[in-house]
Amino acid sequence: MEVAAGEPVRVQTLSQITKASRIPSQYIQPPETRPDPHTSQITLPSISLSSHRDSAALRREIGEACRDWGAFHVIDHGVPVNLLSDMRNNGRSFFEDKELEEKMKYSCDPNLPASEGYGSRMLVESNDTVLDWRDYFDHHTMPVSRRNPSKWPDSPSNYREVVAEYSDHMHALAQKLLCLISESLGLPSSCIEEAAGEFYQNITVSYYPPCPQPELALGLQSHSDMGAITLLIQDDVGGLQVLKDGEWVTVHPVSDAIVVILADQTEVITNGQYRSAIHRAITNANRARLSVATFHDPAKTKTISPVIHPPRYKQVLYGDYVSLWYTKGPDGKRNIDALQI
Ligand SMILES: O=C(O)CCC(=O)C(=O)O
Ligand SMILES: [Fe+2]
Repeated sequence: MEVAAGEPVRVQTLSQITKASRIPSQYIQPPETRPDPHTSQITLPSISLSSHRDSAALRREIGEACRDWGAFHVIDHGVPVNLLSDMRNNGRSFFEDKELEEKMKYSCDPNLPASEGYGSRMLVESNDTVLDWRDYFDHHTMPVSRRNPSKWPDSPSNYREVVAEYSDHMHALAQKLLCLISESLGLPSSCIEEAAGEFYQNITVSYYPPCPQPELALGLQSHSDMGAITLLIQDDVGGLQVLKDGEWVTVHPVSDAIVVILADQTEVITNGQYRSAIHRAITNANRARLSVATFHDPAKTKTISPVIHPPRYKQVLYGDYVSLWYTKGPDGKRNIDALQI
């Protein structure tokens, strides 16, 4: 089976028609990138942000997790757990309770990178990319002037309110974490945030429908996130994998915890002291999986450079970095590795 070029395909529709059979050829990964069914499940380092903690110990744990993994869980993070479940439930309701026709009213512009709304194919100029077994809904949430709730689903009745509240909480948590990450390197608290400038925040709900051949496909191909820091929540299905010492490991989902993922601009700013995490998502034969990723990125007009000397990365205009990423595709860390001096 082939998917015709140019059609606004949604994976959820394919999943319904291909039930118990085969996936279209464009979704079949080459043997070297197919998921290994024997991958081990690990628990990421879990760090409590409780205000009762000794701050030196907290900075030490953050430093170790950033250096060893580039990704970790935070607990006692202060974000109301009901808000996390409302965000997941509302996201799921968009994908599962609305008819395709209704969902298509929110379709993103397939010709624009990172366009807001409902989509599937990540925009990469080359046509030979293997497609991800994923649909998504992207919300533009910060700066607040980018918020246009009329582009977000209007049901359940609290959908838009929940997104706005979730955005505010994730923004505050991202700021707090970047302060701790700066301090863990002996830098002034505001150092990384100042080097990144005002945050552009996008919230992407990813929906991975059941995949009849999970051993052949990926929900989301291997990549590191482009911006500064990503905060991710997921459901109990599991499927996020992180590359650790050259091996893929599956992150055991921890309910109410938030996954922190260091992204490429934090690697540049910290001059490679902390590297961005390479990650991907696998699919599941029986259950649909949902995750919500909140990206915090610099403005396109911001030039990013290392704050530690001598620099090991070339400075880069963030807008140029994004264009390159969308032209070439993610392919692990190829784009950031090209900046190394
Ligand atoms: O669904 C996941 O667990 C990963 C999502 C992700 O990495 C992304 O949206 O950039
Ligand atoms: Fe990601």
